[in-house]
Amino acid sequence: SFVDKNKRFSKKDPKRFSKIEWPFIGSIHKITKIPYRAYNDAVMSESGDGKMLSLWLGDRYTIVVSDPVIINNRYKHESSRLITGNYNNLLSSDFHKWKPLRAIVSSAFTKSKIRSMNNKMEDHTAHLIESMKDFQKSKLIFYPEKMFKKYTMNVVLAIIFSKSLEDNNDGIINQIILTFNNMLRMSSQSTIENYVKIMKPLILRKRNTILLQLDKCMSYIRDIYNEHIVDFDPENPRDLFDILIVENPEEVDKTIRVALDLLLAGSDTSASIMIWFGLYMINYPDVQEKIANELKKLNTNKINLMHKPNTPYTMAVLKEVLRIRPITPLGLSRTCYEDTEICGYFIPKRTQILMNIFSVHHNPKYWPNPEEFNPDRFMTEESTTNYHDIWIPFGTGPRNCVASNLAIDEIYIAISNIILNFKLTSSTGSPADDTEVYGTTIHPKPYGIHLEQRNLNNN
Ligand code: HEM
Repeated sequence: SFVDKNKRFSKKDPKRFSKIEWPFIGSIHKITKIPYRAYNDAVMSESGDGKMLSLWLGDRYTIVVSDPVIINNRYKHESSRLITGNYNNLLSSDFHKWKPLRAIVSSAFTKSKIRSMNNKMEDHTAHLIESMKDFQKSKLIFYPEKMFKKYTMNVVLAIIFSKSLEDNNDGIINQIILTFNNMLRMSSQSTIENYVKIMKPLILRKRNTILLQLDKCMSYIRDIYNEHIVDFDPENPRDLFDILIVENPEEVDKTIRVALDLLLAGSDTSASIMIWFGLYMINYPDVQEKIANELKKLNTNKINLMHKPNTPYTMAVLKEVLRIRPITPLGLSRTCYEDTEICGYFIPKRTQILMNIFSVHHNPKYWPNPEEFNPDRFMTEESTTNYHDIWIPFGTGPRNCVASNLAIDEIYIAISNIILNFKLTSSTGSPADDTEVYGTTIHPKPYGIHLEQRNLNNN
């Protein structure tokens, strides 16, 4: 025991908490009533590196990580460096740049501030329902992708800088969508050039095209920035851009890149969940009718976010869609900035860490019959308290999705109004294929919906 506990695992073992580990007890005798302070003192001492400590708690070899840099960094590759102007953004910046930015953006996404943005969401939902009603008159097959993407893009544009796709006179928004698609393709986890060094020149080949497209998007957002500072009132921010300008007045480039981050991360993701929702509605008509009945009881012809607490089944269905098809199944890759050991596994520095959200959501230990679409699993009393660690569609920890509340709200308000107004059935008469197509996010194969307007007179 003495020999085992005092040998080194590698040259890069973390600093030891004690000079000598005793047989059987290790360093337990040195642990005070406030162990975290003892660890902190040791790691911050002159011989410590401020990051990690090792010790034996009895027979358990233990690593204490004290530096969030180790776990909160994103994995970097050449494509993301090019796209983000040397990681000068929120999505991929390093801890020290990321932390203050994240604080600003998180404060902008707090529930109270989002509440003031609810009107924008409700307006765009009303617009979506009207467009679907117009479309329904044509009796054509409804392919949801285009309208749902337009809706989520409009919500994000409104919330970030009070714009909408209707302002799209010069096609710049289409340019942004095209650039985003190219950026996502270029930085995807399955792009070989990002991982095989000798393939790096292939990135340089695509570099000029993408930088040119990116330049156009940046200059569009810079124009909006310039418009914003002319008539902006720091006491009454109109949108997220105003909040960023107040908090970050010196850093124009960074503000513009954060706006780009939010556009990139915020439109396709929510739209994909709405598309999956539509698919499960046509495949599970009983579930759809149960939602419709719950919504009818509200006695309204327009659902808003105040209705959310009274529609637990609708929320359970949304959670089940996010469980069974988490649209970013491997999250956004993180990286380990130091050699480390977690759960007994040695993890070398610079390892890319992929969080397999899909696998967590399909683990039969936590989710009986995980392949079965069953919203009732979120209707039990324990489901409201027990699912924090195992239901992680928005990632986990401090670097999780900054806009999860906003995303849930915008999806809820759209899907509940859709089911209140329409009965959705499969355009082919058979269930739609629910196997997923993987990019950075997962989508279903295109499927058609037959839209039938529901009778709201009995409301
Ligand atoms: C259903 C919709 C959405 C899902 C499932 C989703 C999921 C995720 C996931 C899994 C991550 C990585 C988290 C991690 O590393 O632990 C992430 C990060 C992020 N998401 Fe979302 N997201 C959604 C909607 C949105 C929206 C609407 C926005 C903005 C308007 C947004 C902005 C971001 C940003 C900026 C990050 C990076 C956060 C950081 O690095 O600090 N997301 N999202």
